[in-house]
Amino acid sequence: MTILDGKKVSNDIKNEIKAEVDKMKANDEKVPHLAAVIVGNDGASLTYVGSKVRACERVGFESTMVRLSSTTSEIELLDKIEELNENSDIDGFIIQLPLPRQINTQKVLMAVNPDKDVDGFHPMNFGKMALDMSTFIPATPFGILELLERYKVDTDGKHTVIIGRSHIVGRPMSILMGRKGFPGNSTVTLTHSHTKNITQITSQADIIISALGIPNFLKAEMVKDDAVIIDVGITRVTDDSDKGYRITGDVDFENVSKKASFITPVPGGVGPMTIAMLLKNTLLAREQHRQHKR
Ligand SMILES: NC(=O)C1=CN([C@@H]2O[C@H](COP(=O)(O)OP(=O)(O)OC[C@H]3O[C@@H](n4cnc5c(N)ncnc54)[C@H](OP(=O)(O)O)[C@@H]3O)[C@@H](O)[C@H]2O)C=CC1
Ligand SMILES: Nc1nc(=O)c2c([nH]1)NC[C@@H]1CN(c3ccc(C(=O)N[C@@H](CCC(=O)O)C(=O)O)cc3)C=[N+]21
Repeated sequence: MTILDGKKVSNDIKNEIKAEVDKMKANDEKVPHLAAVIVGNDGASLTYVGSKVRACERVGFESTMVRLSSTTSEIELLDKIEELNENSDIDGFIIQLPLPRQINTQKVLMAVNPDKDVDGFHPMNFGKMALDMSTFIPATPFGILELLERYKVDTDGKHTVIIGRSHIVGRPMSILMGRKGFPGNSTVTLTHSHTKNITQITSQADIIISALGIPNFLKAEMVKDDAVIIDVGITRVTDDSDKGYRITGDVDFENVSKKASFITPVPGGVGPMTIAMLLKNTLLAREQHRQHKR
């Protein structure tokens, strides 16, 4: 069994990005600038955005965190997005999800300039992804592809079962694993809360990508020998540590890892990869931005 070490691979990627940024600096070029908008005071969301900002510092990017109150109206958020769209210093930005109830998420995501949409959530970019056109690939799915690629996990002709159909993980993952090429060429089954006999489906999977957010959902009995297990889930459970919580994935790691050929841990698996790939998309946005200005 091999652990897919997202912590290590994400550090490698950050070092590669830092080397690019160092070159930019040596040539007196502008470095990439990422902005993150966060609405409200959700603890987990603030932690993620905090890690994104720290990761920017680590690779030499500029970063801006825009904090708006939980009572922000849709119009106020749309105004902020317009400002970020027009600010030529900003190469890319993300709107941290979920948004408060009074705000229509789809409307907000459509307001982001597709050229700055480093999350890849704008319908234009999502459509391009589905049509194999070059675009920003959502960071979590992108991170999973990168992990599979760097560990040379064979996906060709394999049966990939995805659990969860969210717009940010499950749905794009189902498209990407079925695309031509590597990592892809999989036969994909997308499952969700209406799926019947899920154990019967997961038991036939060569690759399982679990993105639902229920601790210990995926148990050893649901997995065949030598399966590849990707655990996207992140759930905070309270404990008596200093932080007062620990995070756990969707997979019963202790037992499933005994059967798996490859498996991602939580923490230290998909989470750090997500952040590294957001940086990668921001670097890409900077390069495209520079070329368009010439
Ligand atoms: N590591 C990382 O970088 C990231 C981690 N996450 C984590 O991944 C998890 C999923 O998040 P997200 O993708 O946003 O998904 P959502 O929370 O939006 O959706 C969960 C999905 O799971 C499905 N589901 C719920 N219960 C079951 C069940 N019993 N059987 C099968 N499917 C079920 C739902 O089905 P239905 O559609 O029918 O409701 C839905 O499609 C969370 O823990 C989140 O914190 C998310 C993003 C990035
Ligand atoms: N617009 C938008 N884009 C996102 O990419 C996005 C989002 N909204 N909303 C929430 C989800 C969640 N997400 C995570 C990113 C990193 C870790 C991560 O770094 N996890 C660490 C541990 C973190 C901890 O200790 O809490 C790990 O797994 O090792 C987790 C989850 C991005 N998301």
